[in-house]
Amino acid sequence: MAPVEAEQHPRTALALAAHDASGRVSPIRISRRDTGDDDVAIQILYCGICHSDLHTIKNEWKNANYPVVPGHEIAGLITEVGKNVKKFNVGDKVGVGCMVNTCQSCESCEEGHENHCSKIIFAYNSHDRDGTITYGGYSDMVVVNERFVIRFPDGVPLDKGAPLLCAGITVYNPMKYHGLDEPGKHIGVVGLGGLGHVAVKFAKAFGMRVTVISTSPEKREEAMETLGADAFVVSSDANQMKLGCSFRSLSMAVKGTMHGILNTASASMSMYAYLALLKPQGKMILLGLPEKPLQISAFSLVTGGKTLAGSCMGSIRDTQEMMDFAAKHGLVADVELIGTEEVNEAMERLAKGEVRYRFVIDVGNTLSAASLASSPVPAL
Ligand SMILES: NC(=O)C1=CN([C@@H]2O[C@H](COP(=O)(O)OP(=O)(O)OC[C@H]3O[C@@H](n4cnc5c(N)ncnc54)[C@H](OP(=O)(O)O)[C@@H]3O)[C@@H](O)[C@H]2O)C=CC1
Ligand SMILES: O=C/C=C/c1ccc(O)c(O)c1
Repeated sequence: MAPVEAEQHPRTALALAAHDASGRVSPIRISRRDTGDDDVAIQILYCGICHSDLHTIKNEWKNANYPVVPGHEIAGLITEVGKNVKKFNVGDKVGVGCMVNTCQSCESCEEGHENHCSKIIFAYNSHDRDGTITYGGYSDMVVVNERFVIRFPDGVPLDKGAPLLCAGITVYNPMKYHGLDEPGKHIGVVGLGGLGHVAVKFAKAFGMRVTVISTSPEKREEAMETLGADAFVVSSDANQMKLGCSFRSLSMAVKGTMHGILNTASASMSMYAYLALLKPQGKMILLGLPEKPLQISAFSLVTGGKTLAGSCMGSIRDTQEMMDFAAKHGLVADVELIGTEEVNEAMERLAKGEVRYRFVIDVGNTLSAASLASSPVPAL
């Protein structure tokens, strides 16, 4: 697909783009479309770094359309509204998550589950309706159809709220649709990263019993004392887990006790030991999208009549509901705020699991012509 033509889209924006699979980004000047009748223009102030950004820029999913401008946890202020826009005004605090358009006419769209539309247009690395590739939130501004914009409720700060636009809805959605939002039920959270830590927070807000299953023993204290998890199981005895036939590394006390598990691991694993944590008829919901296939034995599911399901983001309606729920419960992400110049180091740390628990780029203060004045910024 041809890159954006300056003549077609004269408005330019500053951005960080990956040009190859090195996992690194660098400043670039991109084009953004003019604000259409149904669009809003947003000054981006913060953008979270999701592990999907890293999978994509490293081309782990084999679908990168370079240059890739990642970012789908976008928070900022409306600077312009198109003439048909009804929901928003200039100055509103808003967010944009993983999708920026869908067909709006298929069964999924009509049922309000547009996150399952086969013509979904993702916030970045996706073919837009005009044939260009979408660019995400590692940028100082974006233009989005108002239907795909979320209002930040009062009390939810833009920096700590930005990760809710992807991580938040991705964990809230399966809790809501799989009955894993009921007080007293026991839920497991595999992987204490960006998704996992907000999963613990939502589950506690729903009044559930929460066990974290983690490869990182050093996260135990914080998981239990700060995030409020009730139990913490270390799964880092990697040899045992890979063999897939031993529970010596897992606490026998939690075996067969969980109504559901949200699996947020970004890497492949043998599912055997994890599925054994479920009660009969329990549900394992896959959220992580590792590069390599998972290993699973039919016996793990058939015995006990267990369900293995997947869940992909959430609808716009559910995202707004999740944000309002977060506001009501004072629920925000734990973030490490970083500058534009720290993004490459952050990507390396994210790959090693060294973040507590979401990097958020301070776009508003660190991505400007002035801040990049020392080096020339190439244009696409
Ligand atoms: N389904 C959807 O709609 C969405 C999917 N995703 C996907 O979800 C995944 C998680 O994203 P995010 O939370 O941002 O990533 P993070 O890197 O923040 O967290 C992932 C966590 O997975 C755990 N982990 C890593 N390797 C392994 C392993 N080999 N075995 C078990 N656990 C492991 C680590 O937790 P610990 O140290 O506790 O073990 C790590 O912190 C990614 O694959 C991402 O692409 C993201 C957004 C939406
Ligand atoms: O971070 C969210 C990504 C979700 C996603 C789901 C499905 C798919 O094909 C993707 O490329 C991304």
